[in-house]
Amino acid sequence: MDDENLSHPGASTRSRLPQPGLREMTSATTNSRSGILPPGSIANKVTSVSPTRSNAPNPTDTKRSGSTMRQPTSPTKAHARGSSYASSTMSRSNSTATRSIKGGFSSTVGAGSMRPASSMARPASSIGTRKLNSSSISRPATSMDTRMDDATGSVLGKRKDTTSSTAETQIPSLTTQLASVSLADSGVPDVVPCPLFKQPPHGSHPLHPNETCSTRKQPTPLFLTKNSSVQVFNSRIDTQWDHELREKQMNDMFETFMSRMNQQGHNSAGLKESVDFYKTRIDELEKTRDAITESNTNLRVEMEVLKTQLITAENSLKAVQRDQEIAIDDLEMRQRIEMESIRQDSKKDAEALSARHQIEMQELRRQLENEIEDEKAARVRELGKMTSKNASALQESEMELRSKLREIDSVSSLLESTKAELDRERKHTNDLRQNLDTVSSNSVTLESTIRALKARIEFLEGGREEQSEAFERCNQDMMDALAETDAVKEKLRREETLRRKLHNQVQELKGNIRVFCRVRPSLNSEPASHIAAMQYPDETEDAKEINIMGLEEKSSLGTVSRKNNNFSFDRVFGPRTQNGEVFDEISQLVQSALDGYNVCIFCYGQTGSGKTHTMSSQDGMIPRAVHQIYETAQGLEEKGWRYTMAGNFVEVYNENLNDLLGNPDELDKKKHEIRHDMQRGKTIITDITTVQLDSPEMVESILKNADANRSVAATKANERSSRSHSVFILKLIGENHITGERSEGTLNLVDLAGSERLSHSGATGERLKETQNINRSLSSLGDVIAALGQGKDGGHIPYRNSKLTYLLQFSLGGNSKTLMFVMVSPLQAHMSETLTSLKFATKVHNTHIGTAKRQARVRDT
Ligand SMILES: Nc1ncnc2c1ncn2[C@@H]1O[C@H](COP(=O)(O)OP(=O)(O)OP(=O)(O)O)[C@@H](O)[C@H]1O
Repeated sequence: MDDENLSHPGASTRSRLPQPGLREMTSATTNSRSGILPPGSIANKVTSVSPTRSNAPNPTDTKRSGSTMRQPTSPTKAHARGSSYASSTMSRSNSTATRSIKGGFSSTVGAGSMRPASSMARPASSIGTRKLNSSSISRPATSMDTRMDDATGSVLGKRKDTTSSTAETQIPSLTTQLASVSLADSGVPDVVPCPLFKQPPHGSHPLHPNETCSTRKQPTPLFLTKNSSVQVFNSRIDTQWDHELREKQMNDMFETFMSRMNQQGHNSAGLKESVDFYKTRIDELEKTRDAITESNTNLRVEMEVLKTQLITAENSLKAVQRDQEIAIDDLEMRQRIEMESIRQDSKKDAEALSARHQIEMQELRRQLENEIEDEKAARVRELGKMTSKNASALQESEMELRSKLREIDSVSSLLESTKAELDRERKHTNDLRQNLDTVSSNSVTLESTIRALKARIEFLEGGREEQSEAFERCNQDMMDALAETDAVKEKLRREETLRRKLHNQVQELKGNIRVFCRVRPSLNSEPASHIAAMQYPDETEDAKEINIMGLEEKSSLGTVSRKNNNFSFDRVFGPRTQNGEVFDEISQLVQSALDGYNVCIFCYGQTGSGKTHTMSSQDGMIPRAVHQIYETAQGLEEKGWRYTMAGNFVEVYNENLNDLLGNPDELDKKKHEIRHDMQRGKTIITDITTVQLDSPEMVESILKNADANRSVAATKANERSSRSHSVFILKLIGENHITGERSEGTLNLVDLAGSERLSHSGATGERLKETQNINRSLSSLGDVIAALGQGKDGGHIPYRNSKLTYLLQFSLGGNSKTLMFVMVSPLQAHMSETLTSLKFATKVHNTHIGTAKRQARVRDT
């Protein structure tokens, strides 16, 4: 063999290929896929073998190949072993080949014996090359994938079919392939020693005598084919005939051929083993298929059983359902019957009950009717009695009313007579004064007379008797004059007491709560167009009415009209009224305070309506009252009265009491408490500055101080005077050293905070607090007055609802005289607030407060 053949890639490829084939087979044992693969791939490879690959390996090559491959160690390497059998079974093949030779050359080289030998060689190469072609491997994998994807019985069946069909088709295909392989493919060398071919074929060079077949390279290989080899042989016989040489050559050739045949035999044995192996695999696969078929059948049977069970279960379920439906129907039927019977029973019961109820009702109705009749009769009797009683009570009331009217008439007449008497008394007093003057002048005269008499005594020392008589007469005259003076003084005191009594009677008749209305004039800064129309219908007479004219309104008919708001009070002061005139009206109340009454005068009205001007301006009520008190007190001194006056000026701000005469820095900080002495009817404020008013000028300084304090506070909280109530408290204590009488009166002059309707909306913080407190205290004042107006003895008066009413507890109500000034701004813009104020004042005006009591007592001596 030449080196070229030894190094032929085909040989080495073949020797290597069983390894992948082994792997394939290994996987085939675990994966039935491999049972299908090899035959198909072999078939493919056999058909795809190129004629150029016909340089089959020589025996040496085959041996080499076999030596490299004979390591089959396990049944899983059966494929590799199959190809290695070519060498391992060499001796057996030889015997087979020998047997074939004995059958004659023609039979040996004939189609029947030659074909298997060459065919046997093919699978070895086919197996070797098959592994190079990856596509041949992938096909079974695809078919296996298909099998693996479908694990159902049908797929299994399909697989089985495929397997069996593949196995069936592969074997004949292999046989066919083996049969169709040419001798050239079986590995017959290209160079053939040609003792028989002394004569070259037609067109070739004749063989040189020294030239051997082995040394001569034929331009084209001579193939001993079925059709051509005998012709060539015959032709060569004709041209060259040398028996010995030919025999030798023939023997050589025969030996060569035999070795080739042996080789082919080996290959054939390998192939047979492969076939056996595949058959075994097919058997295994068939067994597997049978097992699968069996399991499939079992599964089908199971499925059938399950289906049957399912159908049975469904049937039983249906039966149960049917039974249940029947049971439900029965139950419903029974329930309906029961319901019907219950309904019937209950209907009967209800009928019986209603019948019983009706009887009971009738009985009850009868009873009730009887009772009602009895009650009615009793009530009628009672009503008769009540009517008669009422008639008598009415009669009595009428009589009482008449007597009261008579009393009033008599009081009026008494008042008139008292007034007349007062006038007479005044006149008498004047007379007495004149008498007193006369007596005084008489006494002066008497004194001069005494002096004259003394001189005369001196002169008449000689005539003593005469002188002493004259002296006695003079003395008697003097004593008479003094007695007369005492009598006149006593009468004067009695008259003063009577005057007080009459004065307070007059005040009481005027009412213990009076309301004055005052309209302030328009200011220079206020144009006339801004001034509301107001009328004073009885200005020249009683001056008690005020008519607030509304804005002009045009009706749909075109008539212009104005809404009139008429109000009537104890006195109405128009804008032209001066403080002096106003004070004249209240001076009587100041006198009452001196006489021992609690008097409260307060100004109520919106901001800018003139409260402060009326109350505490320089000629306001406070200074005038104090002046009047001084004058009166001085006048009363000669009647035995000595008065002490103490003043406090406080402010109620945010329900806190502030001392307006104290330290301004302590405003809103220092706490003052109000305490009431219920027995003595006195109010005490703790830690308050009390100023003894020794002179009228003191009042002015007090007012200045208070104003200064308030203005200091006003820098902290805006418009302080409008947002707080100020109360000037004047305590008047009078003692009559002659009669021993003592009186304690209080005059409260109150300037209230602005009464304008204060809305909580929009107000926040301090402003909201102020607003709430002002609203609360003003409504409390109204509540107290309303409660006082109800006049129930011992009825609850809500003084404690605000600091202001609590402070004025003893100056509002039964033991006091109250005067309210309702202040009116003339501005049209303030009209709404003006009307609200006037309505409030009307309520107060309609309130009747009980008789005031004088706090006077006779001093214990
Ligand atoms: N009768 C009057 N004659 C002349 N001027 C008056 C009269 N009444 C009030 N005024 C003037 O009107 C203005 C507002 O009056 P005043 O300050 O007394 O109102 P007020 O209601 O007390 O206000 P506030 O409550 O804010 O203190 C003042 O300038 C005052 O001088």
